[in-house]
Amino acid sequence: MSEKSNTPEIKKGLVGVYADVSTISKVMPETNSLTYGGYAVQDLCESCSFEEVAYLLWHGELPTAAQLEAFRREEAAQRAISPALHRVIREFPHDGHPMDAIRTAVSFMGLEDPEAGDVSDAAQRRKAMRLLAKIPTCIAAAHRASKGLEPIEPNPAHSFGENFFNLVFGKVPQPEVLKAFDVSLILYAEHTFNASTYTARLVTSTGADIHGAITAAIAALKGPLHGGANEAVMHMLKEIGDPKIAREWLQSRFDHKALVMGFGHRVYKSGDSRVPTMRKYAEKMAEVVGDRTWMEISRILADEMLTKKNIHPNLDFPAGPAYYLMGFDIPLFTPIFVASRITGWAAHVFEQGADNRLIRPLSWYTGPEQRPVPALDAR
Ligand SMILES: CC(=O)SCCNC(=O)CCNC(=O)[C@H](O)C(C)(C)COP(=O)(O)OP(=O)(O)OC[C@H]1O[C@@H](n2cnc3c(N)ncnc32)[C@H](O)[C@@H]1OP(=O)(O)O
Ligand SMILES: O=C([O-])CC(=O)C(=O)O
Repeated sequence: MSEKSNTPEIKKGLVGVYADVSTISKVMPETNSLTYGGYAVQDLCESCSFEEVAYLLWHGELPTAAQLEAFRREEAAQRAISPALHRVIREFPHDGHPMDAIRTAVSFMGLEDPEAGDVSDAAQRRKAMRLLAKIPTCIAAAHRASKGLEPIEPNPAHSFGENFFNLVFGKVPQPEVLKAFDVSLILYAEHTFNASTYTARLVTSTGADIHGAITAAIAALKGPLHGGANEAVMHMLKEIGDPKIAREWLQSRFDHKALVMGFGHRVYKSGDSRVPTMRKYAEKMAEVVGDRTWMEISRILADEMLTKKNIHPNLDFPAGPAYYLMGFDIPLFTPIFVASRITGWAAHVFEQGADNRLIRPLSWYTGPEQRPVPALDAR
């Protein structure tokens, strides 16, 4: 309490508040590092597939070869979506944002789920696997429908990454592109109590099921201050268009005190642990495509932001151009984040469910004092 006003200390934006314990991942801003289950994320990127990391997040340990094989088989077997959901997706407004489409599709899958209403840990885990498997099918079907194209059937022989490309484009790219995509999925998979993950935990804390938690998490991720920034970054790079005018463009943002998308972070203040790895793979994509424009503009913006504002890029900054160079349309960037972050969100749903207490903070009232209700004709 402050003595003067009696007002308790308000932690606006919950800045610096530890809301619970967690064993899933650890962000260490003092060393710009991040671990999942104790493993450095950059090591996981170099040594593991996205499926291995998904298993780690859900089980706390990396899988053995047999466990990985079983996990892969289970995910691959559940990729198909119902004819009813295909019909619903075809009816979506074609100019809607794919994040709204995937949010609605996940909500619809909650209605259809064979274990709807069962929030036991075992049921939540089976539902999470169904979501992991089906989300790419929904994203790609909605995307293709918006372009007047028929959906592509998932191929169970494909890895998670191969499947995503095949569902969107009808083909699987060269190994360098697949590796860069897999790395992006690993980097996006989990990040402690960020806004969307905390949303999922909050919904779970009421006893609601995982489809509700993930629907709400997708809504939170869409915002431009959170996951939506990867799309905003690419719009910004395209608006600049030419490295020669990048400095001048940035100065005009400073003059207008405007946000520069893909920069800043609530927890990391001296560099996002994931940026060097994602940048390395974005550079590889620029080499593969033979176009360094976006990486060159990015380099100038990052240098200027650091020199003039002491603000570092976050993961969305290199991920945006990486996805663009892989050939994805910009509105698919945040849905790709969903296809990855479902793993982290689900891990937090399991953890919250295992030791639950309803999340319900307090608000300090600053509105009018109590007063009588005037009659309608007296207002
Ligand atoms: C995967 C992810 O979700 S990563 C985040 C993706 N989001 C973005 O890239 C959007 C742009 N960034 C931002 O809006 C912010 O940096 C956030 C939302 C990520 C973090 O916000 P906060 O922790 O509240 O940072 P805060 O607002 O306190 O920033 C400190 C100062 O840096 C400035 N700042 C922070 N980020 C930026 C930015 N991207 N561009 C310009 N100035 C910025 C703020 O204006 C503030 O300045 P002030 O002290 O003069 O008011
Ligand atoms: O941690 C955050 O606040 C945002 C973020 O980087 C993420 O969710 O990956």
